[in-house]
Amino acid sequence: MTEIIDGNDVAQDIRNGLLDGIETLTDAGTTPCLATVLMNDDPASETYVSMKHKDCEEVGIATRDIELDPETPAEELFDTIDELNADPEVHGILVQMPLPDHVDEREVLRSIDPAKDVDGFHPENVGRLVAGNARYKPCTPHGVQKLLAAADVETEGAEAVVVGRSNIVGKPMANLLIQKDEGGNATTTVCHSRTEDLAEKTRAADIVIAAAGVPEMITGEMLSEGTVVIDVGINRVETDEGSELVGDVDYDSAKEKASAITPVPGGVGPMTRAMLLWNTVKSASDVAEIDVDLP
Ligand SMILES: Nc1nc2c(c(=O)[nH]1)N[C@@H](CN(C=O)c1ccc(C(=O)N[C@@H](CCC(=O)O)C(=O)O)cc1)CN2
Repeated sequence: MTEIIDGNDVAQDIRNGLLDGIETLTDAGTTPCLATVLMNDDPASETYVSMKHKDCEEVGIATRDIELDPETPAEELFDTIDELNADPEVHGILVQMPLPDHVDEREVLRSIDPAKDVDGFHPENVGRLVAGNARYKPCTPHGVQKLLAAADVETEGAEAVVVGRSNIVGKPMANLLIQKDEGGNATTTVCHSRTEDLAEKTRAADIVIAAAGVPEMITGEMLSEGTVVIDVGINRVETDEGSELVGDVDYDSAKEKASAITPVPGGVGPMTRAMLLWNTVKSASDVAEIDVDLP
């Protein structure tokens, strides 16, 4: 029987687990606060940002909601980030990706105060993660670790295959899987568009994490019986019945082989949002110098 790992349930548990900490911090005068900056008119990005605000509201995290027209000169975005960096009431800053072509993404990530970089994308935070001393684990890979733990999947000694090498998911995911920590200690292979025989690698895996951004590319015949399959892909595709969300995994055929699998939607996506709240509470707790339990 294949276990369907329900990301909405696990994300709800994470949000519930943050409540006491948020209350403690708020009572002590430090209400955790997340600022989002949206500078594109992609409807999916608008949905993700509004869901993040709704999640914050549910648990008592304050928010700032900044929307900039995609044509806005880059300088204005940097001024906005500078203001948020300097604002003592803001603990987390998230600039929603992607950014318009005229804005240099790397420069934007570098301009965010690393202590408020709740995405974990600033080079200082990337370096700390790689060195095994993470301040903020990037939300999607951290969420995948929590999903694996919730499904009692042992990573230690497992053969893990990450398909995709993005800075947001593939690379940090692989780094977390090789750390000498809980949720790590996996023998990890990173595959990508130049990997010669992808199916050979995925068939040898105990855990496959699909994050290539290619709709339904991982099929059941690329998996061995009993593999744990985590689908990070969120692709909107057109069908005869209209548009629908599909992952990077061909769910129906993969489910036949997997011992556990995440659906799309309702798998990794809600965890990305939950771990953003987690990082925001961590940031507020660091600022207030009050230790709170994080789930
Ligand atoms: N600054 C960032 N930008 C982006 C990130 C990120 O981590 N930081 N990741 C992705 C998108 N993303 C976060 O913003 C994200 C994607 C999907 C979901 C989600 O909840 N998905 C739902 C379905 C939602 C829907 O109905 O469309 C699900 O999978 O169930 C949350 C966040 C790129 N940009």
